[in-house]
Amino acid sequence: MKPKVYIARPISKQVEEYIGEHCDYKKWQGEGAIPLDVLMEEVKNVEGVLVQHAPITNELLDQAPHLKIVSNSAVGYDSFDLAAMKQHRVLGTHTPFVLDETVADLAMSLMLATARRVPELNNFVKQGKWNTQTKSQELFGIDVHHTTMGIIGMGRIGEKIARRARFGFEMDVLYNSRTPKPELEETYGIVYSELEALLKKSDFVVLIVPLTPETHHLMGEKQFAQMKNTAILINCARGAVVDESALVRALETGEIRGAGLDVFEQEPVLTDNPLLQMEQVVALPHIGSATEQTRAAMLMKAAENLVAGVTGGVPENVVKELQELLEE
Ligand SMILES: NC(=O)c1ccc[n+]([C@@H]2O[C@H](COP(=O)([O-])OP(=O)(O)OC[C@H]3O[C@@H](n4cnc5c(N)ncnc54)[C@H](O)[C@@H]3O)[C@@H](O)[C@H]2O)c1
Ligand SMILES: O=C(O)[C@H](O)CO
Repeated sequence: MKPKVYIARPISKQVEEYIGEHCDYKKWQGEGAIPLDVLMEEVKNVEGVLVQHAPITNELLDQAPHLKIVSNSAVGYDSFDLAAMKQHRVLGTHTPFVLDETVADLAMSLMLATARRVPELNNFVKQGKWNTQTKSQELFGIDVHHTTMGIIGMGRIGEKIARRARFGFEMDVLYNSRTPKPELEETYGIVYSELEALLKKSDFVVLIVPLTPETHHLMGEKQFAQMKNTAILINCARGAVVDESALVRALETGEIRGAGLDVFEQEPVLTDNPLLQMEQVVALPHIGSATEQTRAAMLMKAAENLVAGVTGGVPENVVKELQELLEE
């Protein structure tokens, strides 16, 4: 008998066929994200579940006595209650590497869009506001090339962003991360910096750290005060890495110039969020990895991890905090 699994997000035909070869599966057929009460019900009798960002809580795990693996079709896994998963001996996997270049491309797009005011000026033209009276200075942005980028989080994606900035835009690149990587300085001239110095020197501050208790509100009032008044914040990590109220104040008072945000503390972002009313903010709906090619690769990787986890194999991408479960 094939192991039972539940697929809690839409998947392609190819991925569905692959899972179907190895598992007896049921899938979420509704619109948008699966409601938590539905997921809670569906996990009761399965050995594996494929999700994207759905919170894996102690309460959910209590309902799922047969569950062996939660395969997350995303690289970030702040949605996992790691302690509860350890306690329930449930493996958690994610999808590293396959999205690095795509997310790095998006970080650069956000930086360019914010610095050169692309969405704002696109609206300006389309709304018929460009006319013979338009003063050219009204359309000015700021340069990106030959400026300084400070990257917070020099992991898989951070490194791809750094290389784009250094070699594509000839920027000076500083970074702050838990573990300095001296080889980056030797090979590419990408320089480790303490956080405060990085914030003081950077024209663009890019966030690409995991959301953890240590990085929650890493950027708050104090950090915005340390940034240049002309600097732009780019957040491609998770919304809660930034204290959004402090960001609103920093933008209102001109403490920083602008922000390019792919992620928000509350998603989908609420329409009354003041950030959405600000011209100097470029806002995107969490699309860092959202290209056809990359999402297909992520889903296939998530499916392979899922199948391995329920068929006695060793999933390739068990998150580091749960790897000890493989040894038991
Ligand atoms: N916007 C999106 O769609 C999108 C897409 C992919 C990833 N992400 C986010 O980006 C994160 C990073 O992805 P990755 O694959 O590069 O991960 P990674 O694990 O390869 O790199 C993370 C880096 O952050 C550093 N770090 C951790 N805690 C830190 C701290 N307190 N201070 C400074 N640095 C710290 C680590 O040392 C590591 O170098 C993911 O966890 C996810 O949340 C968002
Ligand atoms: O963590 C991730 O992979 C992104 O947020 C995309 O889902």
